[in-house]
Amino acid sequence: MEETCTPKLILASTSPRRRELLASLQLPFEVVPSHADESVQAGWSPDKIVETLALRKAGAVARTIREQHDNTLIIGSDTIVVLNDEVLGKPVDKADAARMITLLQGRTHRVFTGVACIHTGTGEQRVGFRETAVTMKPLDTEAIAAYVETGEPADKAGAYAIQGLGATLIEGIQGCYFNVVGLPISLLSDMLSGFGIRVLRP
Ligand SMILES: Cc1cn([C@H]2C[C@H](O)[C@@H](COP(=O)(O)OP(=O)(O)OP(=O)(O)O)O2)c(=O)[nH]c1=O
Repeated sequence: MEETCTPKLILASTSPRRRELLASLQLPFEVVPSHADESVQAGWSPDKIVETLALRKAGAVARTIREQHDNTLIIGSDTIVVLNDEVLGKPVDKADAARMITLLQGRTHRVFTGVACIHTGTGEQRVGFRETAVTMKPLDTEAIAAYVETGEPADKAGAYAIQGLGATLIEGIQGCYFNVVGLPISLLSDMLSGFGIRVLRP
């Protein structure tokens, strides 16, 4: 019987953006924050980094709830910004945020988000990533300082939020917008359908 039931969904995340994006699929879900180790090895490619961390985040929650929930799908995700070969995570402080925006201004960088789904009952896991190219306008130091002072960069990879005031810094993007915000919902909906969860039902 268990196999035929639609799995319950858990988002393994502390990110309010991810919660909002998952809610846009109009499926019921719960949120369980994941406290996974986010260290990576030197030399890993951006896609390897985001896929590995997405799996770790989902895996950490799967281990804690497996005994209570045997038909549950855990979703984990990780986003990084990559300029040439430099990986930019979240800034540690305002000076670091200003350093990141100074690097990104006037250039095109890539945003990678990995998504992982783990089924607690079968142990089946799927993982994938999307990549979006983002071009930032040229910015002077005053504009950068003013943006950093808004506080918006604090918890964002690359120190900007395309969904917020950071939109004013962006010239254009190529690829999935939702990938930049932290959860590529088109990729996720394809992954969910592999587990029998259909977003659009006939
Ligand atoms: C580039 C960019 C990133 N971000 C966010 C998405 C992610 O929340 C964050 C990258 O950090 P992550 O480590 O991917 O995620 P997180 O720590 O916020 O949440 P989780 O608990 O799921 O690990 O940057 C934006 O909100 N807007 C943007 O434009």
